[in-house]
This record gives sequence, C-alpha cells and structure tokens, in this order.
Amino acid sequence: MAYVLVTDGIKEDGLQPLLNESTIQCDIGSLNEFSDRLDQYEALLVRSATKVTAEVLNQMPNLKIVARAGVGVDNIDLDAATKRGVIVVNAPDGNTISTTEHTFAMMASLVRNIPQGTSSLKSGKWMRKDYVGTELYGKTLGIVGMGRIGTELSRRARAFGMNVAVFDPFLTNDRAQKLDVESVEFDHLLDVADIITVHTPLTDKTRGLLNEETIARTKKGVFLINCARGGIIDEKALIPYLESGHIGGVALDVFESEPPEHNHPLLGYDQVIVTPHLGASTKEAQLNVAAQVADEVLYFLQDKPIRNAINLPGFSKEEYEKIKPYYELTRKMGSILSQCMKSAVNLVEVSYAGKLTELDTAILTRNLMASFLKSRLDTTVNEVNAPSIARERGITYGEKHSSETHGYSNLISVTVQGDKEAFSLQGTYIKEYGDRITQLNGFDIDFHPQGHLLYIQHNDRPGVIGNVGKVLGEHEINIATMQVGRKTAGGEAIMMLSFDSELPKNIEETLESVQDIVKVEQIGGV
Ligand SMILES: NC(=O)C1=CN([C@@H]2O[C@H](COP(=O)(O)OP(=O)(O)OC[C@H]3O[C@@H](n4cnc5c(N)ncnc54)[C@H](O)[C@@H]3O)[C@@H](O)[C@H]2O)C=CC1
Ligand SMILES: O=C(O)CCC(=O)C(=O)O
Repeated sequence: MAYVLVTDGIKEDGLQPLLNESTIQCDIGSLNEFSDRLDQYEALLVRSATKVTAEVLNQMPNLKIVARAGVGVDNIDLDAATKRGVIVVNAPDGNTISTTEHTFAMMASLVRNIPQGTSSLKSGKWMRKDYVGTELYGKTLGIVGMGRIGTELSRRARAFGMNVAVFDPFLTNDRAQKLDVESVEFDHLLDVADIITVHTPLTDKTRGLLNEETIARTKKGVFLINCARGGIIDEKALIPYLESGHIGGVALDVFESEPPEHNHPLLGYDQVIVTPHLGASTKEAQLNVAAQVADEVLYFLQDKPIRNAINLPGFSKEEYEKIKPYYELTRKMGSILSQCMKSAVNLVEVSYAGKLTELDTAILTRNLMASFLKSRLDTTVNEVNAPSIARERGITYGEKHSSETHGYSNLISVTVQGDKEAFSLQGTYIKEYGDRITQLNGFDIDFHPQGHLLYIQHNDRPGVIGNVGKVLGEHEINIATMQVGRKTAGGEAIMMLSFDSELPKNIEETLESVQDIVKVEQIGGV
C-alpha cells in the first residue's frame, strides 16, 4: 500500500485517479492533522498554503514526490527536496486560462474604476465624475514574461485593439512575430507602456523588477498589474508614486507576504485594487490542476514516466518510450563501473553515439550517475539528487554526442577517471538480444549484464581459464556464462563470468592467488 497525503483543499473531483486506486491510501487534511503519521507518506500533494520546508521533508523520510497543484513552487524548498532525492512536480498549464482571464479582468476593472464605483455606489453615493476611466483600445500593454500566461494575455489584448510590447529574454523574434507583439528591451517597455503587467516567476532577477528607479522611467499615469508573484513589483516603491499621482492605478492579486496585514499601506489607496490571490481560483482551473497532479503522482507510484518534474529534465511520453531500453542499460553500466573501479573517481565522461544522438540523453546520464554513486554511498541517490551528490563528492561529469558507433546502431561509452587509474565501458541495446556490454576497459567482449558477475584481469597464458574453473568447481560454484577478451596473444586479458546465485565473499582472494591472475572483482546486483 502506498500512502499519499493531500493538503490545501485540492479539489477532490480531480483526485479520482488516486482515490480509485486500491493500492493507494489517500489521506486528505493538513500536515498537522496527520503529524503522527508523516513518516509513512510517499507522496504529498499541496497548493500554496502548505510550506514544504527542509524541516517538513525531514519529518517525512519516506517521501518520494511532492506535487504542487498549480504553477509556482515557491512554497517548496526545492534545494532541500533535490538533495533528499524527492521529485517535485507541478501542474504547469491547468490554471493558465483562469489566471489570464483574472489578469484581464483586473486590467479592465483598473482602467474603468469598477471596484471603486461598486463600493462608492453601495455606500449610497453616485459619483460619476470621480470615476472617469481610460479605454484599452489603442493603448500599449507592456508584458514582462511571455510564458504561458503572458502569451494568452497578449492574444486577448490584441483582440481588444491594444498594442503589445513584451520583455522576455527567452522570447525569439520569430515567436514574437507569430504572436503579433513587439519584443523590446525592458527599458523600452518602461518608456512606451500605458499598462505594465508582470508574468514571470519570482527569482533573484525578477525580485523588485519594478522598483523606485524603474518606476521613475514609466509614463505618467501608468497602470501596474501583478497577478504573478508578490515582490516582482516592490510594494514600498509604489507609495511615493501613488502619492504624487505618477501611477494611475495598481492591481494586485499577489503580495510580498500573504495574506497582507490588514493595515498594509497599499490597501489604503483608492487607486489600488486587490484580490486575495484568486488568479487560479476557478472551478475549471482547480479541477485541471488537481487532475494533472493526481495523474503525475499515480504514474510515479506505478513507475510510469512523469512529465512535469521541476527538478528533473522533462520529456514527453513518446520520448520516454524511445529512451526506456537505454534506461536499464545505463543503470547497469553505472553499477558495473562503480564496482570495477573501486578507487576514488573525479571525472565521469559519457558519450552517446548512433540513434541515441537524436534523443535528450540528460536523464540517461543522471540515471547512470545515480547508479554509479548508489553503489558507493549509504544515502538515497536517484536521478534527482545525483548531480548535487556528485558535486558534493568532487566528481565532475559530462556527456557528449559522438559519431563513433563502432558498427552498432546505438552505443554508450563511459570512462571513469581517478587520480591513478581509469576504467571504461561500452554498451549497446539490441532489440533481439537486450542490453549488451561490448567493451570493457579496452577489451572487446560481448555479454548480457545480468545477475551475479565476476570480472577477472589476467595474463593470457595456457591453463588460466582451466584453473579458474577448477577453483570455482572446488567451491561448488556453477558458472552460467563465461566471456574472455584480450588485446594481443600472450598479453593482458579479461574474463567476465556470470552465476545464478551470489558468490562467497572471499572468492576474490582465492582466485587472486591463482598464477597469472592480476585482479578479481565481484559485481553484484546488476
Ligand atoms: N495569481 C495566481 O493565482 C497565479 C500565478 N501564477 C504565476 O504566474 C507566473 C507566470 O506563470 P506562467 O506563465 O505559467 O509561467 P511560465 O513559466 O510559462 O512563464 C514565465 C516566463 O517568464 C520569463 N522570465 C523569466 N525570467 C524573466 C526575467 N528576468 N525577465 C523577463 N521574463 C522572464 C520566462 O522566460 C517565461 O517565458 C508565475 O510566477 C506563476 O507562479 C500562475 C498561476 C496562477
Ligand atoms: O493554488 C493557487 O490557487 C495558487 C495558484 C498559483 O499561484 C500558481 O499556480 O502559481
């Protein structure tokens, strides 16, 4: 039974795939309500209220996946999760339309004083002169961040006859042209925009993007909107410009601290309109994001590919199908390398050739590294935390794509380098035969890496193979398969033997005492 905890009122209708699964027990409530059982959960589903801190992660030693029913993952300590090997997934597009529509509604309300008119009329006044608005038609909307929401917003703005100027360092000219928007530098956007709306994540680069200095560059009467993350517009910096009348109005759905204090200075200005982080609060969006994360968690628990991991390279289902056969091969190669090369390693180089060069191989390299490190360490290592663990241990690794296939349709070559020695391995996947190791430390060989293996380095002399068979026979060890390889007659040679069951611990020492045997390594668990 896998235990899953769902918090923050994630819409239950969307959770059906998880709730209907008999091998999963889903608890719905808060971390506090289930504090005595936190150690049992493998998956945690949250919106934004639950703060998944390093401390919470420590209380959940079995946790493998955190799923955020929404876009922003700023309530999750990503570094701590990654270090622990906990996968973090989100629901990237389930609330795009709702948040876009909310932003548009905020913009229309702001320029036409709708909230102010509403409360004034409800308080018994009829103040038509005070609430003269501004048309959107013909105005320039400055969009900072042209991702999913920025893009949807630009389409709606164009439909309203607005000009759209966009700043996003990752926006190509081609895409800008297709979307019929002008791609501009940030300073230019500040100069030309009548309304500025931000749609970036909150990062070190975007924190305080609109601050005292940058707001000073904006047009007099500018309207500012933040339906992304509190802090992208510096709240304090707005005050002098609201006082002076430089800013025409501000619409905020998000705040630096949520909820904002009831005496927050911005709440006192009539030109500031606010909503309590409602961007994604529609029936549709909440159903979408719940269903997206429920599917992801279910897939993960069933060992199927997940698509929206934040701390793993993403790939589609189709890509996963192509990568799957090599996944097992890289796992085995990492394990064999780690066990054959016992000394400290400071460099791992992975090269992919043939069909593999058409694929995104980053996940394979992570998998290989995880398997390599796992055999050496006592902590949880997986594709998520392998890069940070390698870094911590001073191991540099890299991958490249190469044209050297050595006649195979696909080939993975790995070299691990230490201070004094190096070890290399080549492997391929052949549909009819499965995964094969084709070269080991420069020796051509051909074996299926499976079960309990014994790697023997020896001198190519008559009788060595027979002596190995004799020693193993004396220990009643039955050899399943045996492969030999050599570079030159009479020179260095290797043997790779496989067995049906585990070997006695001391068998390496016994074999190393046989004449002409140089080195023996047991390779288990492949
Ligand atoms: N108010 C609400 O309830 C909701 C808020 N959000 C927030 O809205 C924001 C945008 O969401 P999406 O469009 O889905 O994200 P996205 O990831 O699709 O788009 C973000 C865009 O920002 C751009 N960007 C990153 N750094 C930048 C910088 N320094 N300057 C300019 N552009 C930069 C990226 O290139 C990307 O195109 C996020 O912060 C998200 O958390 C999302 C959903 C609901
Ligand atoms: O869960 C929510 O309502 C917040 C949505 C949000 O801010 C996001 O998806 O980034």
